Amino acid sequence: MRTKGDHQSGVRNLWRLRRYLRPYRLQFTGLILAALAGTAVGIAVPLVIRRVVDGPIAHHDPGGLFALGALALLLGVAEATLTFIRRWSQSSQALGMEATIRQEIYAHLQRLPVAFHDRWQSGQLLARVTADLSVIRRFLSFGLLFLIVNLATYAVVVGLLIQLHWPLGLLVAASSVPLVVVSRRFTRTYLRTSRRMQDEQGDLATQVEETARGLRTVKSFGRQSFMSDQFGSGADRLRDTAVDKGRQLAGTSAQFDLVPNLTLAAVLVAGAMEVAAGRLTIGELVAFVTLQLMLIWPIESLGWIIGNAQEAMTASDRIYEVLDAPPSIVDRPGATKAGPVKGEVCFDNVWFSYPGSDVPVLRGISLTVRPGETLAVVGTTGCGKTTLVSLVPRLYDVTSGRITLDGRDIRDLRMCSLREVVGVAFEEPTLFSMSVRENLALGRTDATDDEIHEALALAQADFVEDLPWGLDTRVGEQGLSLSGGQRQRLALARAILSRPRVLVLDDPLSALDVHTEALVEKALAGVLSDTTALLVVHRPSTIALADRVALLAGGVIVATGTHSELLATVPAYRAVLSEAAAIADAA
Ligand SMILES: Nc1ncnc2c1ncn2[C@@H]1O[C@H](COP(=O)(O)OP(=O)(O)OP(=O)(O)O)[C@@H](O)[C@H]1O
Repeated sequence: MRTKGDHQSGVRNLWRLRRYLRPYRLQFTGLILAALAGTAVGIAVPLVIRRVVDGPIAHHDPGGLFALGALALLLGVAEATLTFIRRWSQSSQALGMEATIRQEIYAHLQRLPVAFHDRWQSGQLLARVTADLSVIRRFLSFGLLFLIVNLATYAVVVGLLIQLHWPLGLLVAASSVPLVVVSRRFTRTYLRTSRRMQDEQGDLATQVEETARGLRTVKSFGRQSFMSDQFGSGADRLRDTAVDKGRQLAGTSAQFDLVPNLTLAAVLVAGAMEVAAGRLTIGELVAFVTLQLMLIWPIESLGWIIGNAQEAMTASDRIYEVLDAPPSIVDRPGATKAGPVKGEVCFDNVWFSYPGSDVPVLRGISLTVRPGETLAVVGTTGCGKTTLVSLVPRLYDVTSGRITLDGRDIRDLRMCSLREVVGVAFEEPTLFSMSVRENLALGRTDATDDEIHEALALAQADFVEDLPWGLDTRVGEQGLSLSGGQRQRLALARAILSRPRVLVLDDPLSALDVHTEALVEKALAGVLSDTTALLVVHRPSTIALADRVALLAGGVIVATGTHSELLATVPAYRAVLSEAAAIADAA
């Protein structure tokens, strides 16, 4: 059930959007003034008609008709001009605001920690920066304007009607009571339906996005019809909600249509009786009815405007759910640049649980990686290796304890500085729909072509030279036009290119064949000789790169030493390696 709180939060969040309107306040004020002036001119026309009927027509005075006719013509031209000005400038500020909010959400999404993106479906985010923003734009460019203009028109016209003939005027004013009752009932259900529809749109966008990304898996398992059925039921749900929403609007609009028409009929009957009794002139009745007709559109459009406002409220709720999410991993006050770094990385009694979970994934890790040393992290699957190395570039922050770089807590370093020092390459590399060069430049924007070629050579990624446009070849979305091994090598080149003092490599060679892996390892050995490196290792062959190995089990470091020491003295290490070797052989 929709609660009063939902409505209040919708109103509050919609009101918070006013700051985006501020840069356009002059245009917006001009727009409202043009709209109000256009309406005022429209209202003046029936008053001229009254003069025409009660003056020149009643007194058979064609001379008087000419002046009033010219005035009516002038009013017509003025109204048309003002309507043109309003329509011409109506959308520009709303579009400007939409673009500003969209950019702010995008920038905020980038500031938000990885943990936020772990929890949120990408389709829900996509729907917020597209569909929800469009709803808000529609409200700001049309709904809000017409709400102001229609309410002003209603107040002025009812005031004039009361002035023309107060009993009939009060009758028209009284018709607002059922309108208020209808709108209250409408808003009670529409807000909830509108929110449901926006959420379902987000769910559907997520499904499309996930299917597009996982199409190979879907096809290879022959599960197209299963996925289509799932999508179909989501689409049906959305359709049902949209139909429900449309029907609520239709029912309410019909009631909004009925009220002014019934009032008009009552006014015509009562007005004719008043004219017959001599308490109202024909001209006054014609002016009264013509003015009253001017209320029909503002009242009829009320359903649409209220609906639009409700949608804008739920859309702004959804947008502020993202904008209000705190970027929890940010520079601490007083954080400084890393400066020249030797590269000693120390885990000091580090505990870590994923946000929203009480179960610690890492439990009291204490470990020092000396400058220039390469440490391999080995352990069974799910023991926390990726989590451990993700803490070094602060993709997540430790729950307790600390990680230091040359003795300084990494949280005391500026994020940008830390990420210049720490280079990363993950097992599942992310490439963007950009050229190879642009993808590599994410590692270092000012890299020269020579440096890029050197990094490519080190990562054994010379295949780039054979791509149709070399470095300028655009790789498809997520790098899907490349093989898994090619993507991994590009990601490795990107990490090397930034010449980091600390390199974090999470099983970056897993998709390479044995021959290429050996070549990359040979080249990497040179890079690693003077770089501190944390290497998550699954394949025993990669351990050759490491000076020392840490064995992780259940989130605890159970042994550290050289490969041969552990092999000789730690049975659990032998077990992990033989299991890994068996998996590698099977692959
Ligand atoms: N984003 C996340 N949110 C919540 N829990 C997570 C998240 N990522 C990993 N975990 C959990 O943390 C534990 C450690 O995961 P992690 O990926 O660090 O293991 P791993 O040793 O690298 O595994 P693998 O060898 O299979 O890559 C697992 O139990 C996993 O379910």
